[in-house]
Amino acid sequence: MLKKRYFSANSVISAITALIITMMALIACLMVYFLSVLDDNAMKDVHTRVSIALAIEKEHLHKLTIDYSYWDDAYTNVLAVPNPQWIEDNYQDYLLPTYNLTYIATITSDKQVQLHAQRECLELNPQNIYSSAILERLRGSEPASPAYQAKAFFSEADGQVFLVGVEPYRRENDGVVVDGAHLVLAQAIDDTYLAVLAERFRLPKLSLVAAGEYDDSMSLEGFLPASNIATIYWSSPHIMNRVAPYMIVILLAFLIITVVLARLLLNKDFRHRAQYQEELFEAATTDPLTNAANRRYFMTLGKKEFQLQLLQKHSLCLIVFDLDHFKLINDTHGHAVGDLALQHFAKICQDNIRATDLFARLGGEEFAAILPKVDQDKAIELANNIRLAISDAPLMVKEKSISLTVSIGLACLNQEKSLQALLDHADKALYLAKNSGRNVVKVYQ
Ligand SMILES: Nc1nc2c(ncn2[C@@H]2O[C@H](COP(=O)(O)OP(=O)(O)OP(=O)(O)O)[C@@H](O)[C@H]2O)c(=O)[nH]1
Repeated sequence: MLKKRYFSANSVISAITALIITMMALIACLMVYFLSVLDDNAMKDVHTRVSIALAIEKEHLHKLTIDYSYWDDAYTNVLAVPNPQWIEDNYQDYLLPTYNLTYIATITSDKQVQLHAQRECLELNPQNIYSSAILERLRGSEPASPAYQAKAFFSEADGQVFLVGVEPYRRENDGVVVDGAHLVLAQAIDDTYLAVLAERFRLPKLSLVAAGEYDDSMSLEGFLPASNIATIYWSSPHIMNRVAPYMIVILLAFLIITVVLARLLLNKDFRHRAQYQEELFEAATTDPLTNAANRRYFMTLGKKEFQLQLLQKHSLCLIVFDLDHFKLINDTHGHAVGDLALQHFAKICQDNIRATDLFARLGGEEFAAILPKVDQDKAIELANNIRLAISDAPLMVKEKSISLTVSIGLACLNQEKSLQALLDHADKALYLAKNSGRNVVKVYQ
């Protein structure tokens, strides 16, 4: 009938588990955020490097075009009296391969295109070259015009994209524009060119795609602003894509290990606490010698039981036991044997009462039992059974038989208003039992 208070750790463990999961989710969100920032920066970085690379290429071609437009020989051998051998030697065999150009042309002052040199695999014709972009460049050939200041630009010819430099022929000594004819140097933007560009500027693999909007890309604008000719596309090294699977696996593993470890440690800790608490509870409520409830616990729990049965108008009886001439046992056989006699007596009592009864040692050789829902007749029967069981089972110590008897006082709930009152009545009955020769059961009337 001893009631134990159970210590539940489940709610604490669940709260800690939820906390760990929340922390992990927070860490995952932060990592995703930082990786996306890194990816974003990497994308911007590649974009900047591609635009710098193209700006340098434009600058370079522009300068090259200016350098060769100052060539007086060119004016003489290209415009004044075309000299095929000079053109082949200087343009086809020297300028084109040396600067890895795709074609070299002249646009005369009357807007005629003379194609001087082109890469072997190409089959451009002059009309292809005369793109609107180049025409626009020529229109802006007034030195004051902003278009005149334009560096090399992108143009399209025969379905191909070119970076072209267009500059008027000038006299070498004073830089005066001669005749209005223009030198055109062009570089095809093809896979080979893009591979060399990527290698030189340490860029990711570049490819030319139709003009459009992509994440990792840059539009190639023609001479006219807002005229997209094509788009250079690349694939940025997305750290997130590479790291995310590992990150998920590591976080999950960490989460599982942390939760399992936390649960194990907490469970162990709570088991110890519960065990300790149980030991404390046992110590506070139990008589260590006989293992019966102690007086304090008997009174605490007994009061509740008394009130409950009183409220429900159930019967309840209280028995008080007192071993007869116990002092004599101590004096004759020693205190240790007296202890054994107390244990022996408690065991017989506990074997005879129900699990729902409350049995306790009130002190010394005095014991008591509360019997809920038991009427007087049943209680007298039980008391006599115990009395007889004691007298019939002497204590055996070292083959010596020590006879024990017990006097019993009994009181059943009648007019009593408290447990103490019922206990007092049972004590009075016990007093009667002692006075009437012991080893009897007396009932308080
Ligand atoms: N061995 C042992 N003796 C105890 C313990 N507690 C009390 N006693 C002894 O129990 C004896 C009780 O003696 P009394 O109160 O005179 O009662 P009695 O000798 O049983 O006499 P009646 O009750 O009148 O039959 C005392 O000698 C106490 O020292 C205990 O835990 N162990």
